[in-house]
Amino acid sequence: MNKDCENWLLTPAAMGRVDDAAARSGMNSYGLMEKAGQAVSAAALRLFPGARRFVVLSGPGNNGGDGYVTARALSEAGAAVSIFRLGDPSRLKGDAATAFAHCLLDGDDLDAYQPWAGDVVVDAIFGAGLDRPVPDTVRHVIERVNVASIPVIAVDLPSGLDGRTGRVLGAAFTAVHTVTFMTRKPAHVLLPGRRLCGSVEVYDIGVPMRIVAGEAGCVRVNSPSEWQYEFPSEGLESHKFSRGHLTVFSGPAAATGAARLSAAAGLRIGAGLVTLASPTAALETNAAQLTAVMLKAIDNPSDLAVYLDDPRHNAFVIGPGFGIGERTRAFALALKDRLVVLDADAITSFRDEPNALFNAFSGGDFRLVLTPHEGEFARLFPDLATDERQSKIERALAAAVRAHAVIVYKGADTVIAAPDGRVLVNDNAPAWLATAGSGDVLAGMIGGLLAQGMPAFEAAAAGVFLHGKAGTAAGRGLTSEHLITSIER
Ligand SMILES: NC(=O)C1=CN([C@@H]2O[C@H](COP(=O)(O)OP(=O)(O)OC[C@H]3O[C@@H](n4cnc5c(N)ncnc54)[C@H](O)[C@@H]3O)[C@@H](O)[C@H]2O)[C@@H](O)CC1
Ligand SMILES: Nc1ncnc2c1ncn2[C@@H]1O[C@H](COP(=O)(O)OP(=O)(O)O)[C@@H](O)[C@H]1O
Ligand SMILES: [K+]
Repeated sequence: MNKDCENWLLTPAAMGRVDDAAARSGMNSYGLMEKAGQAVSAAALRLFPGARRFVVLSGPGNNGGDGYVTARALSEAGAAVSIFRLGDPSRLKGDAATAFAHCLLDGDDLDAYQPWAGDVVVDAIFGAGLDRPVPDTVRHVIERVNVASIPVIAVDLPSGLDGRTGRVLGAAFTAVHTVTFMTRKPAHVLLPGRRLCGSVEVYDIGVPMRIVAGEAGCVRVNSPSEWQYEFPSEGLESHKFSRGHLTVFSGPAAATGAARLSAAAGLRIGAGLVTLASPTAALETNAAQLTAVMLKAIDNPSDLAVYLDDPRHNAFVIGPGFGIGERTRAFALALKDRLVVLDADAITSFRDEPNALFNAFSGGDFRLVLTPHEGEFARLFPDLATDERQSKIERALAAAVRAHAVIVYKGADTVIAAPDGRVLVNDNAPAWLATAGSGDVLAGMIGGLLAQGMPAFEAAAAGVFLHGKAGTAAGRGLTSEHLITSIER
């Protein structure tokens, strides 16, 4: 994959504009299709050298055109190939018509395809141009291929997948491998799309990078190159105060564990000092289980006001195990001039008056990071959560703008969005992070990075990435305690 565009995510519409601009620039657009088909053929031969037959399913647009090139290339390589078509091939247009004309193999209607053992399907029915639920003929062939457990290689996208949202339109193939062109699309990383794509290969078919860059926008896959230039590094002259002071609020005596997980994670990611601010009634419980993390009694807003008189207390995590209600709202609003990660109960506390929160943190640099999972997102942004037309990327971005905050919209496909339009989609989190307390660890990691002076968007992105990396290092069966000790900066 070309290094420049390794992390870029282009919507199908943007990629369509790239295609048009490439053609207008005088490039031979059929040459691009030829390279695309050759790449798919090479992948098929590499992955399935023992296939008894490659079955190319070709659709009515350019994705189908890629299919005809693939079929010709596979046949020229000596493989057995059958073609099944959706639509009348005499109605193909442009490059797809050229690809069809160059492919001298006979074909049959899609309906006629009956899977045989040893088949490998090359799915070139629909790609970027799918704009409505797949027709019944396609749904039935998907069902037959699934029942027969025939492996599928998808061209650009598994047919049935909406490239912009990652959602299934009616039915979709489940591919073992997907070959896409120039950059990944949102559906390759958003669920359920990511699961349906299998491994994803991005092939450079030769569109000039300046043309792709012109449409690239600010939506990318999360990786260290997106934030490492802001990552805190300790030098010879660092001391603990120069590495920031994170404060995490503990819940009542029966609910202290979540905050301790956040605090320990904040320390592990490098904050110089971490204080657990605890109700007096929970001091003993917390003291019995803390060592490097410090402890401070804070019971009410006036205690907090005194604590905030010290400007070195620069970053805060509030929410894990803290309780829902008026006291939580008062504490959160009192932090409006500091760097804050607002998680769990603190998010839920604002379900009836989200604007009170959003207004408090408006103006100035982004200093609020909200870390909702799906349920919490729906409490703060009910209209966005139920808007089926929008992708998770679009919803996170709209939420960030509305809240004047960096949004970490969690899940297996966590999306990080800033009000200025930057969006990162995370794809390195293992499924075993779905365990009690792992979100508390994430909140503490982001808080620890904020304390060290990392800007909010980069801190959130680095926290999410390193959380996924720690989860992978910890391995299956991780507990949140183990996750913390697996954090590597
Ligand atoms: N730079 C690139 O990205 C390149 C893209 N190419 C290919 O071009 C594809 C995009 O081509 P197109 O824009 O022609 O789109 P597609 O080939 O994905 O499909 C478009 C056709 O399908 C029809 N259609 C859409 N949804 C339907 C539904 N539910 N039921 C029935 N018919 C439906 C449309 O009316 C149109 O005729 C990409 O996915 C890729 O495979 C390649 O040819 C090489 C260059
Ligand atoms: N299936 C999954 N694959 C990868 N990461 C996941 C998965 N499920 C949850 N996670 C991650 O684990 C964390 C869980 O956070 P959260 O739901 O707040 O849990 P808790 O409240 O128990 O701390 C989030 O960072 C989320 O992105
Ligand atoms: K396809």
